[in-house]
Amino acid sequence: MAETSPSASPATPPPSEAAQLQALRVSEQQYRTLFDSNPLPIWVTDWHSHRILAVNQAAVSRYGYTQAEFLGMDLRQVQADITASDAALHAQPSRHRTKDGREIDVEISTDSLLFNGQRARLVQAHDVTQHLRTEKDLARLSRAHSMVTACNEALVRATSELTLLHEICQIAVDIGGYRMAWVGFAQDDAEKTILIVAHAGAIAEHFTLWPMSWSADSPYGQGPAGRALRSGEMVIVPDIRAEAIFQSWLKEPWVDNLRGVASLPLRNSERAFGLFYLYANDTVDIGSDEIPLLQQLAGDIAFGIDHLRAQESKRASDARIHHQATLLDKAQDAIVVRGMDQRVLYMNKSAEQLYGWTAEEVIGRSMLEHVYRNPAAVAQALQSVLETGEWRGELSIYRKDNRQVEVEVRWTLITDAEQQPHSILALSTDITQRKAAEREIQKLAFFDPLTQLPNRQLLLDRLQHALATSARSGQGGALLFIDLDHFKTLNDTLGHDKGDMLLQQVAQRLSHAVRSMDTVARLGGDEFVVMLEELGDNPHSVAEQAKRVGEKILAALGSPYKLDGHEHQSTSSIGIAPFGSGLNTVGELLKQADIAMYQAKAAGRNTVGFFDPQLQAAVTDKAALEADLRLALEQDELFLVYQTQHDAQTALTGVEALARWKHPQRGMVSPAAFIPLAEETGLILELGRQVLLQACSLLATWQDHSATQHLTMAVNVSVRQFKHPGFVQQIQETLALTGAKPSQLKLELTESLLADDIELIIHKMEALQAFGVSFSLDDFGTGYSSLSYLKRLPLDQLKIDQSFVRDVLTDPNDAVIARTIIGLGQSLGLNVIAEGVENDEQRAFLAQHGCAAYQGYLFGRPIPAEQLVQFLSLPAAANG
Ligand SMILES: Nc1nc2c(ncn2[C@@H]2O[C@H](COP(=O)(O)O[C@H]3[C@@H](O)[C@H](n4cnc5c(=O)[nH]c(N)nc54)O[C@@H]3COP(=O)(O)O)[C@@H](O)[C@H]2O)c(=O)[nH]1
Repeated sequence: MAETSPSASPATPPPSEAAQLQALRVSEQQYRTLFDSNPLPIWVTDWHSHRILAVNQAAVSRYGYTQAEFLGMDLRQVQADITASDAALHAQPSRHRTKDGREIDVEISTDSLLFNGQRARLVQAHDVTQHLRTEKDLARLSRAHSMVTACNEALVRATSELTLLHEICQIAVDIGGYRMAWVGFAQDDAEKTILIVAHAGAIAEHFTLWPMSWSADSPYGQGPAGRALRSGEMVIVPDIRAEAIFQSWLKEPWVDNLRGVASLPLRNSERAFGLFYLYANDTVDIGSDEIPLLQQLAGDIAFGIDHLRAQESKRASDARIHHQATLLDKAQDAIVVRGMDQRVLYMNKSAEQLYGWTAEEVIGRSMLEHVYRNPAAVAQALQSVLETGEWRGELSIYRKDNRQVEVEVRWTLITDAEQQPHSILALSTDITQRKAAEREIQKLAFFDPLTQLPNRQLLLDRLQHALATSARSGQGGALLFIDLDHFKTLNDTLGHDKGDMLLQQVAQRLSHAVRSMDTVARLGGDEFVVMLEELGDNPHSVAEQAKRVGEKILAALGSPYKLDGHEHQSTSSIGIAPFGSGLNTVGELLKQADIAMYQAKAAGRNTVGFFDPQLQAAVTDKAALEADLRLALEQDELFLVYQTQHDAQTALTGVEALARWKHPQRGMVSPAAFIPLAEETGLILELGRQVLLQACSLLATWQDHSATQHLTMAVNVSVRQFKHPGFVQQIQETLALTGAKPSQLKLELTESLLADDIELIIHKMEALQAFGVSFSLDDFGTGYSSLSYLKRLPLDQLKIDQSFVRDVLTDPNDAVIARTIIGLGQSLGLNVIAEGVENDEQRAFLAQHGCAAYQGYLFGRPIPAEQLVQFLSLPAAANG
């Protein structure tokens, strides 16, 4: 078979032909044996056609063809790629296909030889499949290692999730040698889609448009991606061409040269939330040693994502906290966050201002014992926070400088993710000013500004409460109504300043005279009330104790006062209304005490009087009379009577108009009853208006008659009426309306009018005087008229009160007073008229002392307008 043969020795005789043939046969046999026993497949092929001329046993057993089959083939037929060129036959390395289709990698060595005389090739195939595979595996493993390392480096450097994922995909392609890589996340939408967020490598763009799902029910969820996400396990598809699920996809024009797939789930503690998906060109034959690497990589990527997300969330939360902290610092409320051990965790700027401590000073420490000094209240508040999650209230806190501040507080319990108490958020608002304002308002609303005693409102509240308590406990009490005697006189004579001083001292003495549990209140003016509680359950003993306190008060208020250097003596009258029966209302009780006080006054002042039910009846009657008077004024039930006035020669000079009220049931009601009532209730304004109108109407009728046109009409004007701001205008309008002559109208004012605001009174009188109206000072001598005032008043007449006239003949005092008034009138240039002159003796006495005008029963009683008309001999119509 071999072209070369051993050379013959010249010394040895040439062998015989048979021997030579035999030797050749043996040699050929030996070569054949050598050829067949060679463990490497060997072929002898025709130099040109590659037809197989000889084949050894190793080729037969390795390639699966029989020797006979081989001898009918040419060597190109064992090429894996039968279309390859002839040159490829001897390429290094090369790939052969066995009869059963297996491909093997071979290294070819060739040699030329003469075979049966023709030029041939000796082709020897060295199977390197395993060697190459090992090499490839090692290379892939090395690439996988490099990829994992590079990925880990990227993970360490990473600051952004998306950048990291892109980088990892790129590493998988560039270093890992994969054709394409992507990272996608499982969406929790209805379709359970997989969203590709990063990718690298060829055709990735197309891939992102391919629908994918991790739903077991979706046709798009059946691939390696969906399966890996659902199972949480890595899915390897060695060759996608062998998988039915890929068949339609493989038809896409952009899917080229893809073979193996590795779908690596990215897991966190809860679930597989994403995928790292790798495509290889060739079949991915992931070795058992590579799987842990890829799994580790997937784990690292998942961890990296988690970590970055946590960082991002922390960054966001830090930013939020920073933002919130900035906002909190801007908040006006003081905000402090305390841990459950009460150590301060956070404090905003307002809190620093409120507490006087800086955050630095208190963070990590407990402020409670410094700030709140009422441990019981704090413990209660904390208990409430723990039980209900919140506590609101008002507390006093102490600042670092020990200054006390009142705050409105809201504590809220903050719980952690496990709903366990974590901290307490304390919001505090400084309400010191508001509280002070509230106290001031409270004081103004419930306390008398002059004496600082409770006012009427507060007294009524307390009395209401006391009555309710007394009704429950059976313990009686008493209300003491205290009125200073002649306080008005002090006010008028020494002035309001001194009056105020007296009231303040009275308030102090009253407060000292009673127990701290009792209430001392000022109702207004010189009226005070003391409310005594818990005096016992026996009405007699209650009354006795109340009387004792009343007498103590009388004594306390009776000792001299020092009023700015001026010594003043004052007494008081006290009315006592006991309570405890549970029947009285607050209003009734106060009225009873008031009545009792009036009783005490009536009894001569400086005394204590108990409430008398008869007096209450009088009060009730008074209220009924007031209602009737109101009605009477509405229904014009009031009318005028006229009493004549005369000069020294008894000639008629005018009349005084006097109001009369004929009540349908009561009959004639005395002016002495209804005039003071009208004054007290304000009804005098309407009454005065009606009187003035009637009187002026009559007066107007006199102008046309010579017998009457000189006569004056005297009209009584009450204090309240005169003081009314519209009084001057009312007079002017009435005169204008009726047509009466101002010069014939004489307004009778009472002395009490002059008690205060004298300047205004003078001003008003002057205004009316300028208008032509004249004035008479009524009831002169009964009140207090300062001479200096009298001189300034634009008066025309003084009227001696009938009380002096009545006993002028029998009472020397009255006689002196009458004479003095007459003398005073003369010295002031004023006309003096005496009223209540009932007999000639009185008139004579008065005349003797210079009185030149009279009014009284001696001349005539007050008569209705009709009679006056007759008396004046006027036509009947002239009756006003
Ligand atoms: N503001 C107003 N006051 C009025 C008005 N009408 C009356 N009054 C005042 O009521 C008081 C009581 O008045 P009256 O009962 O009318 O008594 C007057 C006379 O009737 C009475 N008088 C007159 N002469 C005698 C007499 O000789 N003896 C005697 N016992 N009484 C007599 O004197 C009263 C006169 O009052 P006056 O001159 O005004 O002082 C009384 O104060 C009236 O002022 C009214 O419309 N408005």
